[in-house]
Parts: sequence; structure tokens; C-alpha cells
Amino acid sequence: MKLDDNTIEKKLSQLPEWEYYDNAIHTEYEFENFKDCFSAMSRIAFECEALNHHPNWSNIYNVLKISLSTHDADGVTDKDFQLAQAIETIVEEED
Ligand SMILES: C[C@H](O)[C@H](O)[C@H]1CNC2=NC(N)=NC(=O)C2=N1
Repeated sequence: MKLDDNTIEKKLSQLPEWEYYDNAIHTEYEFENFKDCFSAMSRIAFECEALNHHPNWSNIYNVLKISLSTHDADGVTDKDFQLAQAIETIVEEED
């Protein structure tokens, strides 16, 4: 279930804005304003529910920081990459 470091780095080559450290994958988005940021967070929240996979995230005004790992596996799994890809798609649409 838990992916090894090499596999994670290989998969991250498809997600250039994400990085791997502290047993999780991380990214940060800066939006035009708070409203746009919160709108993206709302859309991401529905995707999280659909995948039953939830982020460790923080929002300050127009900045959204997201960290993904799989609690059940105590590490990074394919579910984290699936959600990361879905988040990328949502954020690209918000632009
Ligand atoms: C029962 C368990 O909490 C659920 O299967 C889901 C909920 N969302 C989750 N989210 C994340 N990031 N990791 C999990 O292991 C996880 N488990």
C-alpha cells in the first residue's frame, strides 16, 4: 500500500508543483483573493468526499497549503496521487 521513495519521486515528475518530504506530498497555491481560494477549497472538499481521502491543509487569505498522506498506511499511497491530480485539475479550472 505505502509507496517507496523511488516510486514517489517518479510519480512526482507528473506533478511538478508538488514535493515529497516528511512522509507526505505537499504543494502551495496562491489565488487572486480569498474568495477564489475558498471556492477552490470547496470544490476540492467535494472531491475529497468522493474519494474518501482527506488532506492536511491550511488557508491564509489567498494562499492554500496542502499536504497529502494516507493515515491508514502511514505514508504516501496511490490515493494521495489520485487526489493530488484531482486538485491540480480543479485549481487549473479556477484560474
Ligand atoms: C476510515 C478512514 O478514516 C477512511 O477510510 C479514510 C478517510 N479519509 C482518509 N484520508 C487520508 N488522507 N487517509 C486515510 O487513511 C483516510 N481514511
